[in-house]
Amino acid sequence: MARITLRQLLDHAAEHGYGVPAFNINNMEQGLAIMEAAAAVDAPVIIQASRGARSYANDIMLSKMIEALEEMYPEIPLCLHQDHGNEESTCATAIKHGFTSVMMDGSLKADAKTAADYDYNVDITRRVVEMAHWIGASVEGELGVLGSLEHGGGEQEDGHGVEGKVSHDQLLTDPDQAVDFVRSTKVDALAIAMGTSHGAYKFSRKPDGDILAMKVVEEIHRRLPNTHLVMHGSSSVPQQLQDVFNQFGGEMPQTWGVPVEEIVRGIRHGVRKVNIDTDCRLAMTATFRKVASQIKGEFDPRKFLKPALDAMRELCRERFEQFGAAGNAAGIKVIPLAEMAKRYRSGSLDPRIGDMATAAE
Ligand SMILES: O=C(CO)COP(=O)(O)O
Ligand SMILES: O=C[C@H](O)COP(=O)(O)O
Ligand SMILES: [Zn+2]
Ligand SMILES: [Zn+2]
Repeated sequence: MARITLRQLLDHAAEHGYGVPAFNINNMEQGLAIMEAAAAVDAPVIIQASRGARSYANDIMLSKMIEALEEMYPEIPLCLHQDHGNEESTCATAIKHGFTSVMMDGSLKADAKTAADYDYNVDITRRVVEMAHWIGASVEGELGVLGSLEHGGGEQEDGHGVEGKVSHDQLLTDPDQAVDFVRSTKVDALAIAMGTSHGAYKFSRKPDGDILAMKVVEEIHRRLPNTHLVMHGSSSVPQQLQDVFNQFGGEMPQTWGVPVEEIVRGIRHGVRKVNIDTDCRLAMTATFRKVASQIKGEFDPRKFLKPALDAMRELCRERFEQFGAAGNAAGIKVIPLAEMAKRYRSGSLDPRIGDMATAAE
């Protein structure tokens, strides 16, 4: 069995200079697609479940499914992560169901719609970190608000995200504040805002530095070279998938996602976890459309789900390879939660904030 914490996995990724895609799941086919891809290229895995996924699939179903995947692929280190935890209880119940990592997204209030102030974020994140570290689980925090630098709007596409307009400043993580945030909360990973948003409609043109501020990633990495950075909203929304979706009756207006080369640039500057949901959704639903339109009499769901699984597996395999995660599973020996807890207690996993941060303050 190879249930790994986010912290151990990202420490390995940092040491070896790669990034790990974190794929969202809601059902069995998505879980199988990710694990088949990982096994094909020997990549460690982060599977994440949103609050929506947990209520869609039910916590019991989800946790048994992950146990099954673990048993089927014992050689693949598997981190189960809570995506966008909104309050303490979401994180606590996730850990109870076998999640080895949680995101406490204190950039928003518990309603997941209202931008929170800095003190609220530090306070709630620090409390979740204390609780999680007692048992060895990892915590990702978020500083800055996800949303579009093109129109200043938050993102409500998947029902999660700030409502209304927010200032340009709020949409870009402040590097000085990032140093203070990591020091004050002791998070294991830090999600930052640099112009990405969730869903398919991120950019109305191929993004340049004005609307996708990779410079912010570089600046934060310069101040916090030992902190694992997380990019949310990092689907690339491949043109080829948009084309299949539209060719078979879909109506997706032309859109642009985060180019893979920009993510790879981020990985060179401390990005270790890359969140991808939309691309997996699109790979599957474009396939559903294709089957439905090509074989009009088909009514066996497996005839839709199997090719959809295949399409998602190919997408995942590509990302494992592009981010450099491929080939790294075999080199990881999983540290049990209890041992991680001991290390937290000893202080040996405290954030290492170096001279660069102090010099810049
Ligand atoms: O950030 C994400 C989940 O937390 C997913 O982002 P995408 O919508 O770009 O796939
Ligand atoms: O928020 C990020 C993911 O895309 C999850 O979306 P969801 O809340 O619709 O499951
Ligand atoms: Zn979202
Ligand atoms: Zn996200």
